[in-house]
Amino acid sequence: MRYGDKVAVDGLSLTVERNTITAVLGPNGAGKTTTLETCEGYRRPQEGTVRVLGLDPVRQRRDLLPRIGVMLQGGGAWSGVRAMEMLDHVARLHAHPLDTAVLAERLGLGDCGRTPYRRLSGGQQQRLGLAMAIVGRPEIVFVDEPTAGMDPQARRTTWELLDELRQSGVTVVLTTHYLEEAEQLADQVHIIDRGRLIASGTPEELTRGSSATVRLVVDKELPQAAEAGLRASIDTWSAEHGVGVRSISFGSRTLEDVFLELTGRDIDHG
Ligand SMILES: Nc1ncnc2c1ncn2[C@@H]1O[C@H](COP(=O)(O)OP(=O)(O)OP(=O)(O)O)[C@@H](O)[C@H]1O
Repeated sequence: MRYGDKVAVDGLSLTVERNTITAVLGPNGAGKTTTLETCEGYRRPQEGTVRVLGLDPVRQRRDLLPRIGVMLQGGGAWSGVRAMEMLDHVARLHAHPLDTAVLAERLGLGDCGRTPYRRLSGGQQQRLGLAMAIVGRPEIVFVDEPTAGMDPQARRTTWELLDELRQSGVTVVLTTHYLEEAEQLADQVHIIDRGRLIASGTPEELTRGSSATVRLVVDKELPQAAEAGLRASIDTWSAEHGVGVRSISFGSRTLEDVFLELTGRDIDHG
């Protein structure tokens, strides 16, 4: 996918299994939104092929649209419309929508149903966007940065909801630049950077390495002398067992470490 001379998505090839959550992970500008918009039929790729549920998202858009749900990054609601009006409107466009009152309550939108869209907080707008994406009982839902701007509580609720969707047979494709989100939620993670796919796998596969990390948690702050003693004990133990200790680290290998290793950059400071 190119915008003028700018290559936004470059030879990206990936497949999504049904009934799974797939995370497309990458820093700002990596090409995540462009990838989703291509799957949703909003953009026609200059090269390559895209199939969603076996259909061409541009040429067979009419057949595809009723079967997919889309949560756009920009919200997708009119600024003056009340939250529940918007959700009810979208529900009426579908043949067998979910109960909007139940869905709104589940997403914590019960108290702001009469609030105009532009007056909703960022997190509420996100949750309304998610409700609009799933109200039509889609087979596959594309969600762009579903928890951007949400507080931790709302983020957790959204993760639970996405997990429930998967359990009920919905396929979820989400973009995120939150490593924790991909790690917690996704069955498959595709890491993209500068429009290219740089790694794919389950969170476990991606964080598994040739080295092991031993994490030691102690119940009080260590005085400096104790730390030196601990290091000396580890040296003795490692010499006895023929194990080379590369570093002593306080934490497990995360997707953040993987991203750093692959790109040499921090995901939040791309
Ligand atoms: N309409 C457009 N015109 C020109 N360039 C664009 C357009 N949309 C995106 N781009 C560029 O294409 C690249 C990929 O953008 P894209 O929005 O797909 O990335 P992203 O990974 O979704 O980023 P973010 O996390 O910030 O949403 C970026 O360099 C961006 O500046």
